[in-house]
Parts: sequence; C-alpha cells; structure tokens
Amino acid sequence: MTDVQKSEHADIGKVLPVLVIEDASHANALGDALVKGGLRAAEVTLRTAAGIDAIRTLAGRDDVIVGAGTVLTAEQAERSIEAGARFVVTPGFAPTVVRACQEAGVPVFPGAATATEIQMAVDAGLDVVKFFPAQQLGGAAMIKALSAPFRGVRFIPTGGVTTALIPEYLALPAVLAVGATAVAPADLIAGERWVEITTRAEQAVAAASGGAA
Ligand SMILES: O=C(O)C(=O)C[C@H](O)[C@H](O)COP(=O)(O)O
Repeated sequence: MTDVQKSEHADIGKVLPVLVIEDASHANALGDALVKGGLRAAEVTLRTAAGIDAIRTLAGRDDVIVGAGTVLTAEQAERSIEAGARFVVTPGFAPTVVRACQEAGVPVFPGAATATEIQMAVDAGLDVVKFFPAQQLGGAAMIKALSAPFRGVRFIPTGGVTTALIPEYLALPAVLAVGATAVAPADLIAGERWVEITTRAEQAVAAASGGAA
C-alpha cells in the first residue's frame, strides 16, 4: 500500500455521509450544511448522472474532502479522480477499479462482505475496506468476528447504519469510520432541506464522539 493511502485514512473522519445528488447545483449548499454540522468528508455516489459534476464542485472547496462512491468500473474511477475525488469507494471488490485507483495514487475502499473479499483486498495491498451492507450482514458482531484474523484491516461499515447505531460500530477498534445515507438522505437533498441536514450531521457527530445520538 502507498504512503498516500495510509496518511489519508484519517481525513475521512468518523462519519462519512453517502450522498445521492440528483441536481449538481445542490452540491455547494449541501457542502455548507454538512460542514456547518461538523462533517468535512463526503462520498458522492455515481448512482446519479449529477455525481461527477457534484464531485467537481465539492472538490473545489478547501473545507470539504470529497470522494466518489458506487464506482463500478475503472473508467468511472478515472473520471471521478479527474473531477477531484480524493478517495474512491466501491460496493464490491473489483481488481480493475482497485488498480486504477492505486495507479492514480488515490485511496480506494472496496466493498467486502466476506472473509474471502477481505483477503482479496489485503492481497491487493489494501488495509481499509467498506463493509457492505453492514447491518444486513450482521452488524458490529460480524465485524468483530471478521477482524480477529485480519488484524491490520480497518472497516467502514455502510448499509443500514442509523445514527443510533454509530456508537456501537465505532466502539470497535477495527472500525475506521461509518458510512450512511441517513445524515443527508436523497429526499432532504432534493428538497433543499439544509437545516435538517445540518441537524442530522450534528447528531451523527455527537453520536460518534460518544454523546447522545
Ligand atoms: O451505492 C453504493 O455503492 C453505496 O454507496 C451503497 C451505500 O453505501 C449504501 O446503500 C448506503 O446504505 P444506507 O445508509 O443504508 O442507505
């Protein structure tokens, strides 16, 4: 693994909002809402056509660390990185995508749901995986079990992670951060409900630091 990757792990913080943005013109107001709520990293999914433009907009800000999510192909990884993505997240493990990110020197957090997939990530030189879909796979108990043989691996559980579940996941030393759409759900973004998103961000930050969810 590269030094770049290691040194950037901490930059995503403890809570990574997973964003589904339908209209790229929402990106800046959304960035403001998240930053105001105490979050600085965000994963913009490529589930929507606006994803790349939203990444480009957020990458232009020095108060936001933006990554790309739902990256399924090497070409999407390259386009995201060209748009300014500082990290790449994938739902499963694709060697071509991992390689494209490594060649670009950009951290990649591939999805892993089984010991075999974690082992593939380790074999590719990685030490951080997205554990997806976390809650459906057995949640914190499953990560605890999987982390026993993979001592150096850190997990970003994502999928079904509510604010109330954040403390349980972050209590595990193997958990680097949690990912969730719950901080800024697509309907709140589309409805431009920035105050509510800031409140949700604040609640997530409080939950992550051991305060009330
Ligand atoms: O499209 C992707 O690759 C993803 O990023 C999947 C998301 O991480 C989860 O769907 C988030 O799950 P929820 O927080 O339960 O909504």
